Amino acid sequence: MQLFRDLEPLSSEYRHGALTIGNFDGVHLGHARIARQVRQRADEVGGPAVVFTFDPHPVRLLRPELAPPPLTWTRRKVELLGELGIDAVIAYPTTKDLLELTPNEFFDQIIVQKMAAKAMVEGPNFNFGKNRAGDTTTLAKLCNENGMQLDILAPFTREGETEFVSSSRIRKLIAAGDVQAAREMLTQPYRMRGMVTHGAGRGASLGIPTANLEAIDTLVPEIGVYAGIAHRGNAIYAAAINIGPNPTFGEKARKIEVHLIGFQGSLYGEPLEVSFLSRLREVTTFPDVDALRKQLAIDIETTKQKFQDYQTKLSS
Ligand SMILES: Cc1cc2nc3c(=O)[nH]c(=O)nc-3n(C[C@H](O)[C@H](O)[C@H](O)COP(=O)(O)O)c2cc1C
Ligand SMILES: Nc1ncnc2c1ncn2[C@@H]1O[C@H](COP(=O)(O)OP(=O)(O)O)[C@@H](O)[C@H]1O
Repeated sequence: MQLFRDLEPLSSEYRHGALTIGNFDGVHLGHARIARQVRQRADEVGGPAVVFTFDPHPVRLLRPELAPPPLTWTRRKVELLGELGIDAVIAYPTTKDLLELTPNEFFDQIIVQKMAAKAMVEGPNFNFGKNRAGDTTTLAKLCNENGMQLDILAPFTREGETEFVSSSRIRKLIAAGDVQAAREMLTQPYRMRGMVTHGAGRGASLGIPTANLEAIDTLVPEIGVYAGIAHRGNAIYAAAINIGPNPTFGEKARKIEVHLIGFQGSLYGEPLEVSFLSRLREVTTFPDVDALRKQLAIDIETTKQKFQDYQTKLSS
């Protein structure tokens, strides 16, 4: 899997392939279906399977006040799309000039000249070019004129549901703490990353050290206690996560704390990634430290169980 940040020029290995353009935030089940179709069309035309995405999302440039926090950072998106069979992601720097291109100009300059795409795959709500003026009808006409194949896939809806799977729907679930429902719509559990910083130094004396995460660049789930997975390089640990204040100690600031079950050592200054499996409970004010410690022991046991269930499900 390759990540490109420009097209100047795109090596021929990544031209003449099947292409999809989109944000792919979160990489959910709808995105997975598009990616699989791109893979199939790429094989048919004997070229690469390529995703073109704007980085940052155009809304961040045009209407920053409306831009929701993203679900995935670019490298993570690349990993997830790679697992779906995509060969290259172009995370193209969004500029005002680029957003000024009309649909015809965008199609001609980027899709035809730079990428030489032979096939395209999109969802029904695809828009492109200045003011999002181009839609799937415009795209169909342009693909047809250029001898390119085009698939417009129906929006992906899960069995028994009417509302289709979307990044904004998943964002709402995570913001409300329902990481489990979000997980069921994503290709992998929701993941965040941060840098481990110093906290109040109480964790170790409680017998439960917690890595405090800062510099989070994606959406943070609702305040609460969660079961999840910590990813430290290639190693993974079941992780009990606290998002919120420490009311038992009168601390009001929201912190993101991760206890890596079975880990010993220092994590200070390191990057750490955390995936969310399920929400366990609300953050509570305990009458004393002993009561908190007892609850933490229960949280850790529940977390181990959720982690094991997840591993079992993965391997079945
Ligand atoms: C899984 C988990 C659940 C927690 N739940 C609570 C809670 O409900 N109430 C609370 O006051 N603190 C809770 N804590 C936070 C502890 O108070 C905190 O880890 C401790 O004060 C250490 O803070 P420090 O890292 O700044 O030293 C929880 C911590 C973890 C890891
Ligand atoms: N199993 C573990 N989970 C999380 N952090 C751990 C673990 N074992 C050791 N540590 C280290 O201990 C630190 C947390 O200890 P703690 O007493 O809670 O201090 P602080 O308040 O500075 O976070 C972490 O940042 C990490 O470097």
